Amino acid sequence: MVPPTASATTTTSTGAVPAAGSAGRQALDTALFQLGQAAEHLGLDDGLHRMLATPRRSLTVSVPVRREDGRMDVVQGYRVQHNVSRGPAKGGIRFHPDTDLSEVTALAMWMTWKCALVGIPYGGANGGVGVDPATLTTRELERVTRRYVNEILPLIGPDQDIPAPDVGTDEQTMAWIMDTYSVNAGYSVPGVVTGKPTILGGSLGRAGATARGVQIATMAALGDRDPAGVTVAVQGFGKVGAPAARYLADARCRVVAVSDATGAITDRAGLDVAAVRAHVAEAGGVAGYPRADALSHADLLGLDVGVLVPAALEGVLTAETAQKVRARLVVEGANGPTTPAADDVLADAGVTVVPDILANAGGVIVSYLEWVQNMQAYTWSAGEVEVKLRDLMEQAYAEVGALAADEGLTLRRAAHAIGVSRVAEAHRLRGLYP
Ligand SMILES: NC(=O)c1ccc[n+]([C@@H]2O[C@H](COP(=O)([O-])OP(=O)(O)OC[C@H]3O[C@@H](n4cnc5c(N)ncnc54)[C@H](O)[C@@H]3O)[C@@H](O)[C@H]2O)c1
Repeated sequence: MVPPTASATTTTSTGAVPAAGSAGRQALDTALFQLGQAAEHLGLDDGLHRMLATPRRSLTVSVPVRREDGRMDVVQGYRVQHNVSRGPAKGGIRFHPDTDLSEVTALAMWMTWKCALVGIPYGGANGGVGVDPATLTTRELERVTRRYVNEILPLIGPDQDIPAPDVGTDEQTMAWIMDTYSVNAGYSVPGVVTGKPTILGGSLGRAGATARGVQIATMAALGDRDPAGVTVAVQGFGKVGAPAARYLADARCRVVAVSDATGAITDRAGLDVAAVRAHVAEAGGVAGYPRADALSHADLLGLDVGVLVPAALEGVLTAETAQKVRARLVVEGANGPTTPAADDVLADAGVTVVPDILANAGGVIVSYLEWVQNMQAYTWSAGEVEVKLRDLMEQAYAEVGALAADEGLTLRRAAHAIGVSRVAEAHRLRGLYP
C-alpha cells in the first residue's frame, strides 16, 4: 500500500510546506489516512491510490485588498480540485483565518467521496481565503470576495467547478461570486455557484439543506428509537448547527446545549432554539443568552446526551476529547471533526459515528438540485426539492448501513469504501490519458 504522505503534500505560495501540526495539515493527514484505509479495504493498486491521494489541480493566489483607511493588505486564497472523474468539481468556499492549502485539499478530497457516496455527478473541490470576515467591513469583504474570484476565474464555471458557501461565507458571498463571474462572461451565469439567494436562482430549501440532512441522518441512526426526549448537544451554531438544532427540536428531540465561537450554553429542560437564534441575531453569539447556564466549550463535548452534533470545525474530537464523550451517537455536521485516533476511542466505547461525508451531504445534494435547475432555467417547488433530498440521503444511509453490517465496518469506513470505490471505478472505466 502507498504510504499516504508525500504525494499529497502541498506547498504555500511562498513554496513552504505548511507547518507540521497546523489544523489544516492535521485535516489532510486525517483525509489521507481514511483514503488509505479504504484503498486497503478495496485492494486498490498503488498507482490508483497515489492518484486519489493527489489533488488534480491546486491554485494559490494573492488577494490584495484596500482597507477602508486606505491601507492595502494581502491575504492568501486557494482553490483545489481534488478529482473530476465523475463530473465537474464542486465544493465550498471558506473564509477563516486558519484556512490554508492543506485544509482546502482535505475538504476537497472529502467532497469527492461525498458526491460519489450520494450518487451525484460531481467531483470534489474546495477553496478559501485566509481571512477573518469579522475583522472586515461589508465593503472590504465584497472586495476580498471579488478579487479572490477574479484570481480563481480560470478554474471555476458551471461546467468546470461550482463553489458554494462554507464557514464564514453565505448567500451574499455567493451573489458577489455570481456577479463577478457573470460580469467577466458578459451575461448572467447563475449555475456558477450554489447557495445563492433565491432571487438570483438559488434553490428553495438550500439554506437549511445541510441541517435537514443532519436531521434525516440522525433519525436513520436512531432507527426504531422514539426521538421524543432524546437529548442533543450541538457544537457550532452557524449555517449548519443552528438549523440542525431547530430540525432536531422539530423532530421532538430535546436540544439541551449549543455553542459557538462566543461560548456555550445549556438548559437540561431543553433550549428554545428559535429564541437562541433571535438572541444570536441581536448579540452576535450564543454567549449571554439569558435563559440558560453557561458552560465551557470542552464541557459541551462531554455532556451526558443521546446525540452529539459537532457542527463547527475540523479536529475537535481527538484521542483526548473523545474519551470524555458520553453521547451514544455522534452525527458529524462539520467536515472532519473526528481524528482517526478519536474514531478508535469512540468505536471502542461503542459510540456510533455517522460520518461527515454522509451526515452533512444534504448541502451538496441540494446544491446539485440548484445547479440542475439553473442549467435547465427551471425551478422546483420546496416540496420537490425536499423529496429528492430525502430520497438521496436515505438511500445513501441505507447503503452505508448495509455495507457496515455485512462487513463489520464502522459507518465511516463503509461510507469511504463506497465513495472511494465509485471514484476508482470511474477512473478504471475512463482509462488513463494518453
Ligand atoms: N454550509 C454548508 O452548507 C456546509 C455543508 C457541509 C458541511 N459544512 C461544514 O459544517 C461546518 C460548519 O459550517 P457552517 O457553514 O455552519 O459555518 P458557519 O461559519 O456558518 O458556522 C460555524 C459555527 O461554528 C462556530 N465555532 C467556531 N469555532 C468554534 C468553537 N471552537 N466552538 C464552538 N463553535 C465554534 C462559529 O461561531 C459558528 O457558529 C464546517 O465544518 C463546514 O465545512 C457546511
